Amino acid sequence: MLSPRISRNNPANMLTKFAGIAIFVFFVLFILILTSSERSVEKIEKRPLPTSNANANSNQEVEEVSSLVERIKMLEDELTSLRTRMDDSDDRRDQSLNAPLPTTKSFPSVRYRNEETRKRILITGGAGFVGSHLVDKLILDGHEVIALDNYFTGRKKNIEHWIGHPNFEMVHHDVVNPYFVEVDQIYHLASPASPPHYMYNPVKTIKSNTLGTINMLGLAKRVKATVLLASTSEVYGDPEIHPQPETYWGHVNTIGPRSCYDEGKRVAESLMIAYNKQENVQIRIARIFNTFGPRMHMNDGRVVSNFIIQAIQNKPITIYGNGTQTRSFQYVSDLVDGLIKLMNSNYSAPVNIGNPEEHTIKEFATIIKKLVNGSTSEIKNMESQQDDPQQRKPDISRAAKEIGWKPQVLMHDGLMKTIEYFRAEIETNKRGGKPPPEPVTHEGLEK
Ligand SMILES: O=c1ccn([C@@H]2O[C@H](COP(=O)(O)OP(=O)(O)O[C@H]3OC[C@@H](O)[C@H](O)[C@H]3O)[C@@H](O)[C@H]2O)c(=O)[nH]1
Repeated sequence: MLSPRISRNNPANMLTKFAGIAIFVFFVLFILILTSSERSVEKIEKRPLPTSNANANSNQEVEEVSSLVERIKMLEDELTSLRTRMDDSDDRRDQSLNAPLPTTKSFPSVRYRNEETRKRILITGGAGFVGSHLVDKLILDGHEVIALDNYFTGRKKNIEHWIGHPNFEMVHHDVVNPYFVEVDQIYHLASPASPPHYMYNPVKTIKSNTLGTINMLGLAKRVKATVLLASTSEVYGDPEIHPQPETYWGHVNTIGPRSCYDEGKRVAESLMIAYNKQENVQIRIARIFNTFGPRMHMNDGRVVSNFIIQAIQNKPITIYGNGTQTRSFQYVSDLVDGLIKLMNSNYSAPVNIGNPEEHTIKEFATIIKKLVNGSTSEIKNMESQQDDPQQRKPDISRAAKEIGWKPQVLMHDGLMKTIEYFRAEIETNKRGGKPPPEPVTHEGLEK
């Protein structure tokens, strides 16, 4: 289905609009003729019958009547010309509807698959950072993809290169409401993932992860699809075990500012297990660790985009707290490979997908500053964030054993590609006369 904006620009629709305007003008003119002829008849009827005394005025009256008749004639001519124009426009519209669609857009060549190996795949959050990379990979691999997004954090820009491709459909839809479609697989990614974004509307975050997951599981049950949940390392909360294996139950503050996301995802996992047990729905659970790469939003607010944007613009690099907290960052293409491998495995228990290369945030700030060649940014400590996990690193032995996956891209190489992406984005912004991007902080988004 095309996006509403694109269908509004369709030449057929513009012609329909023109025909509508013409009909309206036609109607107004018709009323005008009616009223003016009625008025003239009334005028004539109300006048006293000409007497011998009135002979002097009779010539004038005859003139008036004939001028009115002339006006009516003129209006009739205009009406005929309008009718002809409307007929022409109808013809042109019919022609344009029958004409072949313009073929100016070219697409990357995609693998050919026959009916047996080609799958129909639904991706919720398909216009988002991770979702759009998954769309690319699956279409290139010859599958049919339907992407759903409510555009809260997703952007049409991320998937516009596929719009019009016969194997792709973009649907504006919020997973909080049910959605029905015949598919073989569902990647359920829809949810804001950056802390300032998911904290912005905590109720909505909970709804997306609970109602959204119920809706996708209901759909999977009905059409017998396999459903993969994009869960998160945040289910481990502020972990007391390091690195974190899937067997760790986690340490989450149920009433803290992160709970809308952490608990939302934990309930989503519970729902997956329940539908699997009770309804025999085929499920996959990916616990995704910190991920970065091109197409992260400039206002994403997570550490990678914030630090890179700050370093490129020589603005202070903002560390929340003392920077001793750790994270392990994976490049987006590794994550996408992991998700596809997991989906196509037979493994239904949770699997960590992340890169175990661990750094303190302080180290990470220095790395970014060095990679953004020539950056003169100072490194600045800010107030720490409540419940910020102090250490995080995935144990990925299960992923290696069960789905044969491990990350391939070095953090350094991924960062170089991401820096290049943000440089280009900032440049485009500048050319478009937009103000320089301000990395989003928790407080910033609240305001
Ligand atoms: O400008 C910043 C942004 C972030 N940080 C710090 O950098 C660390 C990482 O923060 P991010 O916001 O990138 O992401 P978090 O690790 O807190 O949460 C993420 O976890 C895994 C995923 O599921 C989600 O993408 C997200 O919730 C935190 O300690 C944070 O306080 C800064 O020091 N400065």
